[in-house]
Amino acid sequence: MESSIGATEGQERPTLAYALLTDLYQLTMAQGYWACDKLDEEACFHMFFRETPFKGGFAVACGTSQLAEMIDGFHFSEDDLAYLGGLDAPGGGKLFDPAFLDYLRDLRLSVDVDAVPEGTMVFPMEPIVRVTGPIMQCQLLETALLNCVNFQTLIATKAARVCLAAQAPVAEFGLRRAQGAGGSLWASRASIVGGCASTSNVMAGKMFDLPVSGTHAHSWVMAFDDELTAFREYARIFPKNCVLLVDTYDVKQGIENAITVGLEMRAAGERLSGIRIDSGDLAWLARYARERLDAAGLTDCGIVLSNDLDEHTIASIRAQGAQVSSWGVGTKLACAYDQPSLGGVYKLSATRMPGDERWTGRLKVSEQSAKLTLPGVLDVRRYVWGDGKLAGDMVFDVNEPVNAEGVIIDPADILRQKRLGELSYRTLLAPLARDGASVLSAEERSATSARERTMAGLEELDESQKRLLNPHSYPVGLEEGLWHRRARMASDLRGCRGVV
Ligand SMILES: Nc1ncnc2c1ncn2[C@@H]1O[C@H](COP(=O)(O)OP(=O)(O)OP(=O)(O)O)[C@@H](O)[C@H]1O
Ligand SMILES: O=P(O)(O)OC[C@H]1O[C@H](OP(=O)(O)OP(=O)(O)O)[C@H](O)[C@@H]1O
Ligand SMILES: O=C(O)c1cccnc1
Repeated sequence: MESSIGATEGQERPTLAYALLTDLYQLTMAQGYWACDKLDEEACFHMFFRETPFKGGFAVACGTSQLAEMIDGFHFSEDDLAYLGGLDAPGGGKLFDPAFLDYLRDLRLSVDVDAVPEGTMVFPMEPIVRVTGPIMQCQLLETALLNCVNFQTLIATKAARVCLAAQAPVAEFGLRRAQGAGGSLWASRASIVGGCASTSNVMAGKMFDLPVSGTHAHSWVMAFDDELTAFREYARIFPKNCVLLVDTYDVKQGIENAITVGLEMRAAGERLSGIRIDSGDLAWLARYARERLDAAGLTDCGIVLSNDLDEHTIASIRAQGAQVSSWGVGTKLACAYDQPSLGGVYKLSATRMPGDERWTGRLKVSEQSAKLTLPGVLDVRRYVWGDGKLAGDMVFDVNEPVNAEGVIIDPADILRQKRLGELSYRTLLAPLARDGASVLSAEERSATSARERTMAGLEELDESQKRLLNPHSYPVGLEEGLWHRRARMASDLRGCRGVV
């Protein structure tokens, strides 16, 4: 089935050709590599970010399931090639050489991709995705890879923050305000990965096998002559799924009407699941509603709150003593309202000539040491204390020895060091694609399985790393030898003395 928005999980395989989901310069560079005989030169790129989003202490990796689909769906269709063939060069003539377009027609990816599984806690300056293979192919994947991993990691992280604050099920309600159809679908999926219990987005539910849920809108109440009739009708039609929205006209009266219907449902052997409050002072109204519901004997009727919520308003409302059974969170989650983008980058870090065994580390040096890239073919060791909490992460070169004491050094500050050698560790990057084809199982692509990893990952963090305000930063360092190799390379490239 041809899809214009995204691809599906499960049996339906993607047929969307993702090759043109790229910046033009990737394709012109590709023609350059083809023209100067670099097709057999290999490269290693890493994707990483430099700062955790939302001034938080962690991020939740997400987006690699879509990346796997992009890799499997990567090819240039005849239509794509005709489009590229028609592009004019600004100075005259055609932009692309027809012989290069013929080459693209038969191009099949042969890259290897390794990535942290979705739902893994990730931190600044550590590789989340590693791509190795012919340099031109690595380059052709850059833009689409960043597009899906940056966006979905951002939303999954926001969802995790909202869910940590809520400490009760959160339904994602963002579709109507999300960034277009495609953005909404992946935002809904990422929200589930980050910890949401359900989404209101039905297409995302079908495509990604996500739990869906919903209540009703104010228009339902307004469509009847009075609120009580509207509530009774809703309860009659959906006795097993009845949450009544009580703030269309007057919240206090709405609560009384809901109580009337709740008692009628009870008499008929049914249960009013909850009421939803969507305006006003949500903490005060939730406390008031709880008292009234309890006084009427409807102690099993829950309270759902919604209206422009995020992790901060939720934390505040809970601190004011509201007992909330679930939350509906839309705009500020699906649009990552306070930080609309994660600044993840994809940097060349090693190259290898045809026939060579060894990789040569590559480094980009800019004016600030904080912007130095990471040379080598890298992975991450995650060290764990005896009590199961995380101790710190070591970024290391897989082709170099790791110092026996497990010393890590902050990438930007040689004075910040840790010794982790005594502790047990696990390695984070796992195969995502081999020889240009995804190797992820259905379970590894599942959003709900990723949500379990998110829950387990959050358990491993210290409370101080999860707090909303000024969280403690999690230690990530370069393996000692890697730190010094990088410093020497930077000095050599800039002709400086000493270390950076
Ligand atoms: N007790 C509370 N503590 C902190 N924030 C709250 C509390 N009650 C509501 N809020 C938040 O305050 C904001 C109130 O916004 P606003 O004034 O637009 O709501 P409203 O009065 O219900 O109007 P509207 O009907 O337009 O939504 C929302 O973001 C809401 O989540
Ligand atoms: O507030 P959000 O977190 O985005 O959650 C989704 C909102 O969408 C609906 O109302 P909508 O905003 O469409 O209209 P209303 O505010 O007039 O009810 C719903 O009642 C929520 O308030
Ligand atoms: O089901 C709901 O209550 C809902 C869905 C989308 C947006 N606002 C509310």
